[in-house]
Amino acid sequence: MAFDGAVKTFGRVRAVDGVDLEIRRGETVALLGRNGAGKSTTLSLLLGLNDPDTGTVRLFGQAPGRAVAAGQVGAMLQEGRQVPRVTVRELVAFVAQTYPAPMSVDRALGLAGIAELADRRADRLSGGQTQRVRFAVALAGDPALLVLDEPTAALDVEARHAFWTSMRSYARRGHTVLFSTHYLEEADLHADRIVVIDHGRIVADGTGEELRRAAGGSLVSFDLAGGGTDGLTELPGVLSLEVRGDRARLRTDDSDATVIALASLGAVRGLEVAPASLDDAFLALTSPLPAATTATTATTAQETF
Ligand SMILES: Nc1ncnc2c1ncn2[C@@H]1O[C@H](COP(=O)(O)OP(=O)(O)OP(=O)(O)O)[C@@H](O)[C@H]1O
Repeated sequence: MAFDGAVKTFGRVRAVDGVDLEIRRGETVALLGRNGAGKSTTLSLLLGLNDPDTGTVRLFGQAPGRAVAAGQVGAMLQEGRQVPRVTVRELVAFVAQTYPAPMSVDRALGLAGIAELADRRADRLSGGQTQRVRFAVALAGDPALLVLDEPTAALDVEARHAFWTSMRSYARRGHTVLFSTHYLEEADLHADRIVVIDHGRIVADGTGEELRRAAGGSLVSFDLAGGGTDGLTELPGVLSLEVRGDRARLRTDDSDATVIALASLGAVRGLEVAPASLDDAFLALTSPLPAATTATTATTAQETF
């Protein structure tokens, strides 16, 4: 499937702002971004629920609506209207029979881990149970492409684990999976490829390892101990500076040179050097959050001076 210069605006908001993206058959791709980054809108373009203002979106070589109508796609979106009075089994069976080659209802229920809910009314379930029913509905048609919008949002730890196990076994059978998430670890653990979206634009595309590398080597942090931050960004290797309370964090692509320069300034109190994590990569790639909510990263100190 391919996005070519796709733009989607809502009034003055450019929710999708010129996206070029190609996903090959059999890939499992995570669309990673903060709240409001444009993930759901991107997925809605892919599913033909919205048309791009400009640019094109093709799914299996055709307009998205046609691929969906042909039963090539199963989707689990953030919200769906509850269908009153039907049981879970009836709901999944109903969806399955709209596809040309569905899987058995029992298999869909089993994969979604809700066999025991089969005879319960679909509109009288908890949030997490409802989410798993949506997963069964997405799987029911045995689609070539599974599109999952924040699939684990309401799931507890156990259900989350079961969900990923099912998803991966589905992906291993050659299916293509595209899921959106704001959980970095989920993207890193469960996707072959991570596409980072920010303000409607793709700002990175690669494996977790590639993103870590692209974000730049290491983090050097130390106590300012009342000293200022003047000149820190000019030190050798330094890519960026972040100050939290009395602690400065320098992102650097040459930690040795940065540490030597800091030592010559006498700025060594509580000095730590740690490799950039995927969190750091993500934070470096996307726009900063307001100071009060800046995400913190637990870095493990490799060297402490
Ligand atoms: N129907 C709509 N009408 C107006 N604005 C919209 C609409 N849908 C999305 N937006 C706006 O477009 C931007 C992208 O929204 P989108 O839902 O695609 O983000 P997201 O990455 O999925 O966010 P989240 O993680 O919070 O679900 C946001 O600023 C959002 O407010």
